Amino acid sequence: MLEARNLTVAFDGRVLFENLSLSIAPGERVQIAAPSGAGKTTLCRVLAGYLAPQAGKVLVDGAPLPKKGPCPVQLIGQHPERALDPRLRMEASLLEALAGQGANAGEGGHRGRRAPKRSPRESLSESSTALLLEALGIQSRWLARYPHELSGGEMQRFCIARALLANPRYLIADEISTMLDAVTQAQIWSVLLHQAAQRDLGLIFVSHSPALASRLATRVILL
Ligand SMILES: Nc1ncnc2c1ncn2[C@@H]1O[C@H](COP(=O)(O)OP(=O)(O)OP(=O)(O)O)[C@@H](O)[C@H]1O
Repeated sequence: MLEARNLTVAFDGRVLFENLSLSIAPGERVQIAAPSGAGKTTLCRVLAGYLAPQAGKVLVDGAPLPKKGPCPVQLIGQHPERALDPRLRMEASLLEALAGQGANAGEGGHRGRRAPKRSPRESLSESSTALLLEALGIQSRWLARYPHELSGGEMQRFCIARALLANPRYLIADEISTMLDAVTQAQIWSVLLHQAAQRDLGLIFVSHSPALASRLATRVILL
């Protein structure tokens, strides 16, 4: 169970939420809904351990999020260009997530870390990983590129792959498909739904698309 207990977050004296508690079970697909500026992204960042709340805590099965190593709550955000290390080729970026080096591989997990010294290149061709990359439409020729040599949608596919390769228990998707065309959006969400079901992941998502939300959500949390 992913639990937020009595969270309080304020910026510049403005309280975004106070004493907010929620829990999400494995297998649930929960939409976080609120007007623009109400704090959806902030809540996602707190749940994934990126932002410490002024009060309250985030627990997975009763334990705080680990300070080191892969985080069981992976966040994929709306800005893949901010999440990927510009110094790493995409192959190294994926290997880093596979090696469990990313505290949070999906969103900005690169901070302060280096590429793995020895690349277990073959691990990317392991069948489950290769199938995941293929399902996400990641082309093998992209692996040698740096993030700036990819489109936003292509980068986002890598962010999703990284988050899943980090083997999360909970996946947070914060408006991840706004920059994608309808066909790519459908492809990516079908992969995410399949992976979530297969791994019994808890999925938390923010979307401004009512059609997507009604298709995905098993529950809605109104902030
Ligand atoms: N680091 C920060 N410092 C100061 N204010 C911040 C910070 N991060 C977010 N805010 C403010 O907190 C509020 C909530 O921001 P947040 O991005 O969480 O909203 P949101 O609900 O995701 O909005 P949107 O739907 O527009 O993406 C906004 O008013 C924003 O300006």
